[in-house]
Amino acid sequence: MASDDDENPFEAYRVDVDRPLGRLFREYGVPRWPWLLAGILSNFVSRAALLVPPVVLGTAIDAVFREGGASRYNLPLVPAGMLPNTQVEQFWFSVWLIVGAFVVGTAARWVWGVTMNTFAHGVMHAVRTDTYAAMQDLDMSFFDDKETGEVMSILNNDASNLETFLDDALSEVLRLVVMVLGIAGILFFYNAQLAAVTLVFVPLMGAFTLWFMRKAEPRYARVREAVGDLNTRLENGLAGIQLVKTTGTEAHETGRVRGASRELYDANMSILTLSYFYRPGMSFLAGLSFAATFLVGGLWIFQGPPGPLSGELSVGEFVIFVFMTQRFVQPLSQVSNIVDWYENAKASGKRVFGLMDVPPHVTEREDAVELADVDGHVRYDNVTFTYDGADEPVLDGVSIDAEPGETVALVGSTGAGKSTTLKLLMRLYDVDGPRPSARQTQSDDVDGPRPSASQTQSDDVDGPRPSANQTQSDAVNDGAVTVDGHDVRDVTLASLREHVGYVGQDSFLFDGTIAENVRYGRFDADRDAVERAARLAEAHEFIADLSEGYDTRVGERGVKLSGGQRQRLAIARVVLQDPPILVLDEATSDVDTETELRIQRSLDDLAADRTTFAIAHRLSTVKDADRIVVLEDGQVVERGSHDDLLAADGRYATLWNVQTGELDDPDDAY
Ligand SMILES: Nc1ncnc2c1ncn2[C@@H]1O[C@H](COP(=O)(O)OP(=O)(O)OP(=O)(O)O)[C@@H](O)[C@H]1O
Repeated sequence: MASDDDENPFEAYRVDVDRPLGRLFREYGVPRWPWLLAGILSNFVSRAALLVPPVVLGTAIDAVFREGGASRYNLPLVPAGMLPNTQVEQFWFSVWLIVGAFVVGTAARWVWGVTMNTFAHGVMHAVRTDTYAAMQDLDMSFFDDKETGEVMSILNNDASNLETFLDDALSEVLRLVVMVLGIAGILFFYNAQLAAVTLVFVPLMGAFTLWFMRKAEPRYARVREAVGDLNTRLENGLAGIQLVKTTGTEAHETGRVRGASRELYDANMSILTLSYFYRPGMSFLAGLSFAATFLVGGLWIFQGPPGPLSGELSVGEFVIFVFMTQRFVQPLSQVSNIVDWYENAKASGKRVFGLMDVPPHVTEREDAVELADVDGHVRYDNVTFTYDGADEPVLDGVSIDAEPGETVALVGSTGAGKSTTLKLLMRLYDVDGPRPSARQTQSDDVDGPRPSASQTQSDDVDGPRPSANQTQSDAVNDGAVTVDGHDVRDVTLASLREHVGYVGQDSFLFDGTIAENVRYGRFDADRDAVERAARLAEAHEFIADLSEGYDTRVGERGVKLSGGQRQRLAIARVVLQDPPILVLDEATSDVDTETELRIQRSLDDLAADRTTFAIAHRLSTVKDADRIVVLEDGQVVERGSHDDLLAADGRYATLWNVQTGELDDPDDAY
């Protein structure tokens, strides 16, 4: 089954969303109340205007078109003193009333369209924007769970369901209320007994509708889930199209989409199966109401009041009943559509607010300070970190101290935790353990002098640290990453990330021009600055060779460029950012050896006066780092300079010997 609630990280928040449509009105409708009020009033007027002609016609039949009937000219809501007395006057009065009703109705219809559309689209604009902003604040762990298709479906399909509800359903509900109440009032005004016959079916229709809503509600939720799952599947298939093609798994993927689509089909059919009873059932009841009115009213005219009924019914009143019942039947048959829109919107509202309600864990504290004038002293103090849902920590008591301007290389086998370590610096995730108060974090600065770099890392300089345990004894704080003594959880996210430049393994580019991508984040940089950055990143040459140079579009995710070209643009972007701290996560993994050497040269220049963390599998690119930290299974197993680590003949020496070809099999080292 496509919907698996246990795996859906939004589900927990979704079920807690109480009365989503009420919340939609409270939070987004109330601030736009003038539009809503004008919409409701104009809708009311335009619908009420439609009731005027049949009433006038029925009255005219009894009064104007019948000899001696002038005294019967009697209209609801119009004071008797205002009514004309002669039949000619009454005729013209009727004509003007009908024309006036059409003119007013048309004008009100126009106002209603403008105001309700402005209201509905204004609300949806705000909801979409807020949902997107909330989505951006979600923790990385949400995106790790590959919920992008689900999020897209919330932003697109669910938002447009709410729009339909506000635009169409609201108008229909108003129409229903005006018509049912207005018509019921008019019918009772003319003949309460016949009105009772006409309206006796309304409670039946109401009960039938309640039955349908109760049955349909869970099925609508299932449809919304299935739409989300199908979108996720489609999005995944498109994003991975290259893998699909190269592995020849088109049939497999089509099968998976078929499965998700089938679930949507089944979910839709489960509602339609109910609708097959509900819609015709409503039409039938509405038809019965009309037939009963016609039958009882007709008999009344022919042979006097049937059965227990009593009193008089004129032909004009009968005409009013026939016309009115028809006008009344039509909105009633729309109830099924309203219910459809309502249930859909309710399910979508839960999904939209469910997303908005997910509390991000990586948040700014209220008294977060701006990180400014950064020297670039970065410390990891006994950091432990566990990914959401994982049993074991991926980092266990990691301590690293990088002095301003130093280059620290992280090496170790794949999965050792190198990238994770650096993600904690940018707060893509937060370290395990309680968040210390701002005062606590700084306590080492306040209570006593912070151990100097030479104290903390003295053994790094002198020789490789023999064990990770010893490293941990140096830790000042428990589980914190600090920049210039500030716990990263105590500073504003924007100021932190502004001071850290990141080039990752996946050099993402937005669809746009080369210049726009280099400028991303430094939007005010001029063309000269962009070009200078590109030159430094060894990217200028290939850009100049492109047909439109810096104005060449890179395609979605930069597909029109090679991996190495994308990586160089990512480096150029960081050059332009000019941050005091650099994070290079295999920044040159996608380029050939010659380009790598050239980029390495420019990265070395870039890193010269900045604190730099570099992850590289090719150890030759990091052997000149000020210090090299070797991670294995989430723990620091060695640290020191290249020469120290070689001399220590430990893990690093083995990796180095394998890479330089001195050792064929890493297992030989043990
Ligand atoms: N988003 C994630 N959610 C859960 N586990 C993750 C996530 N990212 C990484 N891991 C796990 O954490 C461990 C460390 O991953 P990390 O990417 O930090 O290693 P690495 O040393 O950078 O590896 P590589 O050299 O291959 O890039 C791995 O076991 C990985 O499976």
